[in-house]
Amino acid sequence: MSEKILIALGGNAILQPKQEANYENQLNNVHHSTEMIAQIVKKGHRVIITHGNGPQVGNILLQHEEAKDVIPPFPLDVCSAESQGFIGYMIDQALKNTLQRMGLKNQVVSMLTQTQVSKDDVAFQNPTKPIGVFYSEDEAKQLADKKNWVVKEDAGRGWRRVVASPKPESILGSEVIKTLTDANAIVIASGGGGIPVVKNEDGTFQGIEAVIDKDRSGFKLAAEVKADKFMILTDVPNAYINYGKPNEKALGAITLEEAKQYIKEGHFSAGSMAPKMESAIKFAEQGGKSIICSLDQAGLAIEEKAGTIISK
Ligand SMILES: Nc1ncnc2c1ncn2[C@@H]1O[C@H](COP(=O)(O)OP(=O)(O)O)[C@@H](O)[C@H]1O
Ligand SMILES: NC(=O)OP(=O)(O)O
Repeated sequence: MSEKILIALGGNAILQPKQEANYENQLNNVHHSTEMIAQIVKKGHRVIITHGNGPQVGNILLQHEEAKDVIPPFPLDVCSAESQGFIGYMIDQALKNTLQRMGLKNQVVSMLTQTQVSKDDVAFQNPTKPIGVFYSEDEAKQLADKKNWVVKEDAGRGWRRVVASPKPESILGSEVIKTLTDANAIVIASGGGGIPVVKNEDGTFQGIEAVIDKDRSGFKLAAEVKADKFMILTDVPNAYINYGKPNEKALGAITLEEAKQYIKEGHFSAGSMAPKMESAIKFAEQGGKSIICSLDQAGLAIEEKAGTIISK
């Protein structure tokens, strides 16, 4: 049966923490990701792709800041647009090439997407979204003093700069994304959670400096395009309870109630697995099926033979 599937590609699918952030590495990783996505397209499903941008938007911001004596730096929402542009370009090109090699004729289009947030979101008072490269604790604290950054430890992987991450309220242009997907095009949209914008009282929009969580926006987009499945592809095969402990256990097919109970018990780290589980739960609450799995098991997980699967 052909289904409409929103695929959220994790940051690791584009750049792994220990890799140099050059263009070739990112393009190679994206090529591998598109091979996995093409397996799903080949099964006849309609696909919408969203992606992370944490490392990339942080690096772009740093490039702007480092060049400030020569060229005035751009605000963070514009850096987000830049990251969406270049990652969308890589995925679009890699996927077109992969589909062509496989003899598949789907059109691929990458849409620069804005996501509406509230300027009153409490997230603006408490930055939590890690961006850019990893530092040692000492380095990060020195940079925080020198450059007025907020830095935090990121899920046991090192220290990073953090920025505000407001909740997405709606994905601008999601009707067009739905129309294109329903016409069997593969749409890359809402990358990096979408460019954060706020709506003014007169109805106009303007950018705001933040980075939205792509899994939270992924849920919004999945709901707005009426997807059947919301698939979060990351670098672990499942969500786990007691993660990293001797009694760790991979979660397979679970109910909404079980998922909510595990969240309550604090099994998932903020800023990594917690937003994935929360977004997966919200989608399942609306009657859809959510899947969290590794990139390499995407083909199996779509047949419900791998990954963590949450449904009503
Ligand atoms: N309970 C958990 N189960 C699985 N992974 C977890 C859990 N808690 C934290 N994690 C971490 O979440 C990471 C995936 O989240 P993240 O790095 O944000 O992914 P991505 O960039 O692919 O979206 C895993 O590499 C793992 O270290
Ligand atoms: N915007 C966002 O959530 O990016 P990452 O998934 O790369 O952190």
